[in-house]
Amino acid sequence: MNTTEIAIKARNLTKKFGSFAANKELNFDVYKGEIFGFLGANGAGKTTAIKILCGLSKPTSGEINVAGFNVYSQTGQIKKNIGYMSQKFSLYEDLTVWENIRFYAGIYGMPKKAIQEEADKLIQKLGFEHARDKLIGALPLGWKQKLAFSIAIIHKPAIVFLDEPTGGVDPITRRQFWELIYEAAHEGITVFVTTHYMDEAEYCDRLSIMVAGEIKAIGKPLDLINKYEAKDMDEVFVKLARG
Ligand SMILES: Nc1ncnc2c1ncn2[C@@H]1O[C@H](COP(=O)(O)OP(=O)(O)OP(=O)(O)O)[C@@H](O)[C@H]1O
Repeated sequence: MNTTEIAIKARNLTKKFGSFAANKELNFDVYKGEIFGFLGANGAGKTTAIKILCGLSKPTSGEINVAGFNVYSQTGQIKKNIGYMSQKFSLYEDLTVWENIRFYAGIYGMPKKAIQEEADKLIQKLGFEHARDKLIGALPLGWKQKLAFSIAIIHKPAIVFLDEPTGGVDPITRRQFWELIYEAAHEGITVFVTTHYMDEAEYCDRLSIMVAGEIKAIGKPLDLINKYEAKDMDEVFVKLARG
């Protein structure tokens, strides 16, 4: 992690739907190469904020920069410099492993030769040689999620957004998934991740915890545990959510 270089800067990020504010004056910085956990209960406003940070939705107000680009006026550049993956929106079940890689790498604008090279590396790294021509639908969920993550960073984006990437995946596969996340962060990719699993929250460099559209706490997992005199992140989360 490089704390002198800022990958995401949010100042007073506010998003309203009519008179309802789903995000209220959010303030945070995410550093280059950092694994930043974005926590909050269902409906806290995480997806609303992620959509803004990915350039898919405009904030109502606030100053927000992602990979050095402005979320109001430079959404095209933002989209070129990020990767995105979620449990809900993943790979095409009726395409093979290889076809999915080629499809997404094409969308990311990678040249044919680079797609071939990176696809081979990716398949080898995941140990998927035997599954290359298998339909995604035939693979176990954990494999799909590892593949989806690897594809989300195949174009070496500055930042990857992961919206509940490991939902429903068993603990061992989740751990393997996190090895991939660490590796990506080590290579300088900034990771912005939401999760409901508190063991995973503890793997993040820093976390923010949002309750009803507001960031209630932000810091390193251990610092938050100490500050809230809790035994683990689960307890911190519960204490904050109860107000
Ligand atoms: N387009 C919209 N119009 C009106 N209200 C919306 C819209 N999108 C989201 N909301 C509301 O904003 C609040 C935050 O929703 P959001 O999806 O950001 O929460 P979340 O933290 O991502 O929850 P989850 O973990 O369930 O995905 C919710 O009350 C939701 O109903």
